[in-house]
Amino acid sequence: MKRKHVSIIGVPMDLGQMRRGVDMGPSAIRYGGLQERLTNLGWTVQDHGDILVDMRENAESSTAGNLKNLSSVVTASELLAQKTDETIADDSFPLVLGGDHSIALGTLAGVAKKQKNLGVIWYDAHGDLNTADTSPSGNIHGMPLAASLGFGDPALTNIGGFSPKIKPENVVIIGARDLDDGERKLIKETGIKVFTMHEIDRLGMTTVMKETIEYLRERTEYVHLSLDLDGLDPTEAPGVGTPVAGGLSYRESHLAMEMLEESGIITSAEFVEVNPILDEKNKTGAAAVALIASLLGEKLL
Ligand SMILES: NC(=[NH2+])NCCC[C@H](N)C(=O)O
Ligand SMILES: [Mn+2]
Ligand SMILES: [Mn+2]
Repeated sequence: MKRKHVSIIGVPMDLGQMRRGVDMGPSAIRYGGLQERLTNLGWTVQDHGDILVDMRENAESSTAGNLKNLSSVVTASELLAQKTDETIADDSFPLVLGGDHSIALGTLAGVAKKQKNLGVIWYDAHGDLNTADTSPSGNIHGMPLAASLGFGDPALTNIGGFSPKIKPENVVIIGARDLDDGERKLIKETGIKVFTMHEIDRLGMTTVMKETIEYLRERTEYVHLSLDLDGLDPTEAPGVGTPVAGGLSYRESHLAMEMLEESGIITSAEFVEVNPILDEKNKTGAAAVALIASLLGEKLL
């Protein structure tokens, strides 16, 4: 990593989906010993606390069309965008803790404001490439990658006051195994690079990460990692709201983080969808902490 300072930003967001409890994700990750772990790696860590997110009771009236809790998600995203932008201006590494994956709207708005031609690694069982027109659920956590690419409702695509945040050729999705019809169509139309579980099984994680790193290095200067814990197999990360069988193992995920660290390409990151209510003794929160540590330089030996 290029930076020595890391800024932790919590986003207790649960309005992008319907399962309660994912708003406690940032706490679960903090309780898992994140700050100490990073301090031991030589980082100076500043915890900026949590972004203000509206209470669900207030937010529920704000649904527009097929976009649940739209105005409250937008408000929190704007706050997060501003905070992330400030972190980058301070030359600190933004580490955003979710919260559901709708928070990527704000993170990417903040990161892409100065970092033009941003690359993104989307580590996830899902594509999160729906728009209001294609979403089977109306849940905004299934839409942030599409919105960041400029597809969907202007209320989502224009967060931070500009669109798009990223280009399709700068995106790599890793771990996909549950894609909706509209998402498949968008992937085919835009040519986004996707390593589904099929390619990962065939090639192995080492090759997948090598190709991902080479691909992004050729195209971009900055790379954001957006890691949804449901990219991991539910047996190893049970505390997520939309689990999908047949996922990435704990070790494969560590290997991915270790290779990213070695490459030095990652310049910001977020870890999302940890839901302590659905978890088993903070197993998923602890996995998030361990993966963050690997991404930021922790070694086995
Ligand atoms: N970030 C997530 N866990 N997204 C799950 C999305 C599930 C489904 N594709 C939807 O649009 O509702
Ligand atoms: Mn997911
Ligand atoms: Mn996701």
